[in-house]
Amino acid sequence: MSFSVAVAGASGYAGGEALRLLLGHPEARIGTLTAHANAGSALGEHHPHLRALADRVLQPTSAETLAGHDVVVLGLPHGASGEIAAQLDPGTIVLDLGADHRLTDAGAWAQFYGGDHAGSWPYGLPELLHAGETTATAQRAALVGATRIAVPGCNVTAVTLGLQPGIAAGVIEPGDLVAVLANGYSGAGKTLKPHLLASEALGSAQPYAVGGTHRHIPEIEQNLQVAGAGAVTISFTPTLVPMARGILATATARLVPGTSAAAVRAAWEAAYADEPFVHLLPVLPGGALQWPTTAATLGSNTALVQVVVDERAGRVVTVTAIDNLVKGTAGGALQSLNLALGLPETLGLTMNGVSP
Ligand SMILES: NC(=O)C1=CN([C@@H]2O[C@H](COP(=O)(O)OP(=O)(O)OC[C@H]3O[C@@H](n4cnc5c(N)ncnc54)[C@H](OP(=O)(O)O)[C@@H]3O)[C@@H](O)[C@H]2O)C=CC1
Ligand SMILES: CC(=O)N[C@@H](CCC(=O)OP(=O)(O)O)C(=O)O
Repeated sequence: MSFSVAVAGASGYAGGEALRLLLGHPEARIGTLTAHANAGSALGEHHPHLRALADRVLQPTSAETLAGHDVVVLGLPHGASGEIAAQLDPGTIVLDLGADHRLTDAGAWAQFYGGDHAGSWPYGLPELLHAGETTATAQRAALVGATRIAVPGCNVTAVTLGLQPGIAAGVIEPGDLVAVLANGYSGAGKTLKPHLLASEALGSAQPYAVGGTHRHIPEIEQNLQVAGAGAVTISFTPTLVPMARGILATATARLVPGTSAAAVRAAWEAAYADEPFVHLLPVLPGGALQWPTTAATLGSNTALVQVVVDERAGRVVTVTAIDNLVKGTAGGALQSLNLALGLPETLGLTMNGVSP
């Protein structure tokens, strides 16, 4: 079942990665590509790695230029995607890579983003566990046939996948979660920002959005609330580290007293045993754990997860690695699109990365 697809924000990082993956999808026919200030220029100026589309000229972003496609991917700043989405044909499948349609709570939107809440769409994380599930089926069901999909934030994907098995199984306390992340620069997009100049960023690690202010906090809490029961509170701190892509999320939680380390591991094993793209790394011969690295995920739609009990501190420690532009954005979007279209979920996506 072939489909035509337009990409808005094609000159950006997220739009460019969506195009790279769509070029490898057997059913995708790539139609209109749009930009904002860069409309009128060739895609090859912005993404010289996308050889097959190098001569395509970027159109202005409007409901008119995006009309007439089966699928529209919006890789736009938040606010811009909500505005354009409201003007698109209800029958077109629209994937919003931005934040506008992720949150169900308008109050949380107002607090963390400000401005009008565009409303919430089916949430594009097929692996999201719902309370009572050991493997994710309800979220997949919500995506089948969907015509509007809110693609998760990249940090949110990493932290949710790391912690949700423990919440769903009731082996960690949802009210005392802590996450610290190492983030590659591409997560910040292509817009020039002084703190991302090579002279500021190379050879340095920088925290940002410290102290409960990051916009992904309510989205993580929303997901983990779906996965379990009771109020979820997370302390979340991202740090920029000198790499182009990748997120390494270390998240910890208080162990429910009396829970064994075996029960903890069993919860994560059960959640991810059948997942094509979320892999719990093994216990190596001799008993040591294999730990996720960002390098092992680059270019792939894979999330690598590991979990261990810190008996001394009474906490569970999880580490998750993803490529922010693939599983964290464009790959997750394509996975959800496959479900929406009734195609095999893994079509056009790879679990194999590029390393070194
Ligand atoms: N980078 C990442 O890892 C992730 C990004 N996302 C989300 O994807 C979206 C795009 O991010 P990213 O690609 O990183 O950002 P970029 O800054 O790299 O790209 C932004 C794109 O949007 C266009 N654009 C900018 N302003 C407007 C506007 N007012 N109206 C219409 N188009 C506009 C730009 O066009 P032009 O070049 O002409 O200015 C460009 O094509 C954001 O919502 C982001 O939060 C989500 C998860 C991860
Ligand atoms: C390194 C870096 O700055 N990363 C960004 C990623 C945000 C993002 O892309 O997410 P949204 O789609 O929700 O805007 C950040 O942490 O804010």
